[in-house]
Amino acid sequence: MASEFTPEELALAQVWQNLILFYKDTVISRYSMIASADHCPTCQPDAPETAKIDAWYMDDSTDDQRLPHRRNPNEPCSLAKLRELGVLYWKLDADNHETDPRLAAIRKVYNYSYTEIVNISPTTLPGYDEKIKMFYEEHIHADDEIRYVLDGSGYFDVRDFEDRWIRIDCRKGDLIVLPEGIYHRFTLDTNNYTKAMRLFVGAPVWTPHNRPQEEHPSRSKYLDKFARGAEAAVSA
Ligand SMILES: CSCCC(=O)/C(O)=C/O
Ligand SMILES: [Fe+2]
Ligand code: NI
Repeated sequence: MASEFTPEELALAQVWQNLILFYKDTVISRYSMIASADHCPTCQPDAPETAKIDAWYMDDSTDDQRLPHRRNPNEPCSLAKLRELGVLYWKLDADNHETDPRLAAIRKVYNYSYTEIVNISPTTLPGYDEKIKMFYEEHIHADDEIRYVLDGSGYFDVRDFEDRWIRIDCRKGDLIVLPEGIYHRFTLDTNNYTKAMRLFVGAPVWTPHNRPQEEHPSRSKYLDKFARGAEAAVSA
């Protein structure tokens, strides 16, 4: 049976359909996510003024990576500074993570649909030596890195815009988000034990892209989003 529409009308209908799908997938879903995050007071990351987080600029020693590597005298790094780098932080109730309404709300508004738990210690992590080495290679990811320490402790190191290492002491109850494209690494401390929840939007991709990654789209996206603001503040 011949179509009652001309080829031009069918092509036009296809264009409209694609436009509507694009609008639905990008504009509506993006803005409904932002709106719900904005309207969820309990989901807000901890405020720099009140958060109890310990972070510091690292020394240049090549001693055991699991040592604190503080400078002498210590040079602390504030959560406000970490925020400028795009790092988010919450202190949550790790003992009750399975029923914690705050974690549930954060997962909902940020769409962290996937979770798994890793036990990092010499006796519990398969391929321990290789994984520990891989975690400590400076790298980026093509997605945010979202980690919630349920027990034990460890260090996440992030680079600032002057290429200095900042060490973040992550302990039980700390939920941290490292933005897509930030150079970072992870190590256990001398307690040799971290139990962490790894969260992800959708199906997880853990691939690390080791430095240098200056041409990687996620690196450019990161610099556009965060470094430009820092440059503007310096030149103002
Ligand atoms: C504390 S979770 C283990 C470290 C990890 O998953 C990672 O991606 C480090 O960069
Ligand atoms: Fe990573
Ligand atoms: Ni990482």
